Parts: sequence; structure tokens; C-alpha cells
Amino acid sequence: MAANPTAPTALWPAPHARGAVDATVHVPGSKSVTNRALVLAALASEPGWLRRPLRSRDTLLMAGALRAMGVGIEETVSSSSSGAGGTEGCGEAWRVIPAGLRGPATVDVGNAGTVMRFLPPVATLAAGDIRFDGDPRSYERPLHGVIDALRLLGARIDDDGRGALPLTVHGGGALEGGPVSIDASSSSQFVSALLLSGPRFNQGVEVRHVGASLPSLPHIRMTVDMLRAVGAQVDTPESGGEPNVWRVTPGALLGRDLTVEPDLSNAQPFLAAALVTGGRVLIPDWPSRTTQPGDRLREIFTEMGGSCELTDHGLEFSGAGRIHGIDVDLGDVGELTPGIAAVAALADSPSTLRGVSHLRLHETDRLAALTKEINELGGDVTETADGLHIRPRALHGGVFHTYEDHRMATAGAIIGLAVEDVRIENVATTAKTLPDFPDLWTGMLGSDGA
Ligand SMILES: O=C(O)C1=C[C@@H](OP(=O)(O)O)[C@@H](O)[C@H](O)C1
Ligand SMILES: C=C(OP(=O)(O)O)C(=O)O
Repeated sequence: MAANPTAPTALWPAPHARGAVDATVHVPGSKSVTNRALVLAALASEPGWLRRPLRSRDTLLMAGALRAMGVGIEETVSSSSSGAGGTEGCGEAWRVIPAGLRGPATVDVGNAGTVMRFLPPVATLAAGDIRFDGDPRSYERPLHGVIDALRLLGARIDDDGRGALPLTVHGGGALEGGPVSIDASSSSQFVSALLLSGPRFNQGVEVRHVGASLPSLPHIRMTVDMLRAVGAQVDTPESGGEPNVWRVTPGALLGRDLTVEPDLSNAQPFLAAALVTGGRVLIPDWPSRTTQPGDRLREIFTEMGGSCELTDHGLEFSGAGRIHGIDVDLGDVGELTPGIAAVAALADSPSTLRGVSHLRLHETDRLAALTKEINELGGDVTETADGLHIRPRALHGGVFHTYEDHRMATAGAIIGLAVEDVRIENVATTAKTLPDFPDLWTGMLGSDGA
């Protein structure tokens, strides 16, 4: 009987590139934008549209959870102008119809940080109990910043005392809100979560981060930009406020018509393919202005040996056939670390990736997983206190384990382009944010392998 390629234990032979890639890759919508847009549309006072939403495990879990709390989300195929990069044509669109939020309901967060952090504040606004549960890994991911803050702001939440999932929010139909201090050094999503629902709290919300460092600042800027786009008033450190303090004024949110940008972090493996094979990749609709952390790839992959040009057609990225090591702080753009580590393992000099200790609490412990898997292929990676030190070595084939982490799977695929006989365990785990990955990857390589 043929092996089921979607079984978690299945091994996917990562395609080995036989030449330089030359491809145009249409990357689906951003997970982070789609899930923020869904929350904001659900909290608005009128219906809104999301065009070109990402359809992946994380976003379908978000949509399912909001529906369970009473929100209407209709999926349609639209034929309107997209607005993104001027492209016209048919595309999927979701119409979000807000309604009085209500329980009882059960929310499956899967292993989506955005769902497990953004929705408990929404649930405090529901009338009734909202139970949150998810994958075993979701029990280990930090949530205390959200739970403790919501309790201080007036919410009733039952958890098992660990400050983590599973938990029940006893929604009272409204939340008082006001000022709150949190330590968000383990996840920027604590701050984003409180800000997103903030306009609907009676007093709004003022979030003060009091911990050491704060990761993923571009994702907080994304939250602020998207809140402002739906009419919220937000004061930030950048707009003249105090450092590490964000303030959201209470008020109604508008229903908007938003086109979701391509996911630039999911563009990473395709850009990496150009770098690794000395080829060329065009990503259409790359935004000229964006808060997505993936935009930093233009600079990072250029420093590693590539070159890029942002044109009316999108981002054209080329590799020169040589990859250089890099010493870089990835604290702002942590989700790019697995892909950068994979490229760095194939470089002509060592790399140091810093500022990402919080990755130990992502989908898996990414620092441990990258170290183990690259080393099992013959690599020389060591973990540091806040990142990785990578000394390139001649690699050989083998099984690349993925720990149910989509970015481990795409990192393994990047290595497989340059190293024969790399087999990726459970490539289907890419469905978390990019269900089409295997097809897009083989499509990029074409019938002749590149
Ligand atoms: O808000 C978001 O959409 C995200 C924020 C970041 O989380 P952390 O700050 O927990 O790293 C990022 O890694 C994650 O992929 C998406
Ligand atoms: C850390 C990530 O996801 P999450 O939203 O689950 O935190 C990621 O996508 O790299």
C-alpha cells in the first residue's frame, strides 16, 4: 500500500536542486495579518471584508473560534480588484459579520500563538463561558502575561494554576479595562492581544511592558497599524508616549475592506532557494511598506550574498552562488531564525544568530531542534544563551525531524536543495501557515528540478 504523505511519520524526500532556480512564486496571505484582521472585524460595529485571507490551520482555527462565539464569517470567491500591487482577478474573500459575543463555546487553539493569546481578551467580552484547549504543545507555551493582565483588568478566568492552557474565561459581556503592567519578554503577542481588544474595554487599556527585552517589535507595530486602520486611537512609544507603554482609547471599530499582504516570512524559503542555488525568484505583490518582519529578509539575505530589487512586479531576488555567514540580532524577527539557520549551515563562513532565546517556547524549542537536526546531517551548530552559533560543514543526507513545527519543515527543505537525500518528517505540518508548501516548492523547481 502506498505511504500516506500526510501521516505525521511520513518522510518527504526534499527535492535536490539540479541547477539554479528561476521562478515566480505567489505566496499566500500573511498569517499575522489575517488573524489580526479577523479579530478586529469581529469586534467592529459593522460588517467588513478580508480579501486574499490566508487559509491555513492557524487562520481556520481563528475563524472557527470566532464563529463559535457567535461571529458570522462567510467565505466567498470575489472578482474585485485586490488593491495589493494592483493585481486584479478572482480571489477568496471572507465577509465578517460581528454579533453579540456569547458562550458557552469551546475554542481549539491548535498550536497557534495568535489564537491562544489574542482570543482570551475577546472572550472576556462574551456573555458566557469560553473554554480554551489545544495541542499538547499549547499547554507549554507562555500565556501568563495575558491571563494575569486580564484578571487585573477585571476578568474571571479558571486555569490549573500554571498560567497556561487549558483554561475557561467566564465572560461577563464586558470588561472594565484600564492600566496594567506585564512582562512580555517571552512573547510580544501578550501586548498585541491586550491592545487588539482594548477599544472594546470600558476604559480602554494601557499596557506597560516591565520585563527585560521585548521580542518581535514589528508585530506590535502591525497590531497598532491595524488598530488605527479600523479607527482606534492608539498612543505608542513611537508617537511620543513613554517607552514600553501602549494606550488604546475605548471606542467603536469600523468594518473595513482589507486585502491581506503575502506572508513575507513564508516567502523566506523561496528567497533562500535563489540564494542557495544561485538562481532568481520573483515574489509578486511584495508590499512597498509593511510591518511584517519578513521584509527584513531583503537586508539579511543581501548581507548573506544575494541581491534584490523591489519593482512594480514584486520582489526580485537573486543569489550569486555563494552564501556568506552573518552575525545578526534576530530579536525583532525571531520567526525568520529557522530559515536563516538553514542558509547559514550552507555558507562559506560561520554565523552567529542572537537575541532569540524566546524561540525555546515557540512551536517547539527551535534552538534545540535546529542544533540537533543540522548536526545530525553532519553540521556543527551550538546553542548559545540567546541563539545559535553555526559553523558550516559538508552535510550529508538523512532524516530531518520537524517536531510539528512548520518552520523546521521549510528549513529542512532549504538544506535539501543543496544536500542529496534529505528526508523531511511530516512535511504536512507546514499546513499551520502554508498548506500549499510542497506543491509550491516542487512548482518552483520545475520539471527539470530547477
Ligand atoms: O503577533 C504575531 O503575529 C506574531 C508574533 C511573534 O511572536 P513572539 O513574539 O511570541 O515571537 C512571531 O514569532 C509569531 O510568529 C507571530
Ligand atoms: C512563532 C510562530 O507562530 P505562533 O503564531 O504560533 O507564535 C511562527 O509562525 O513562527
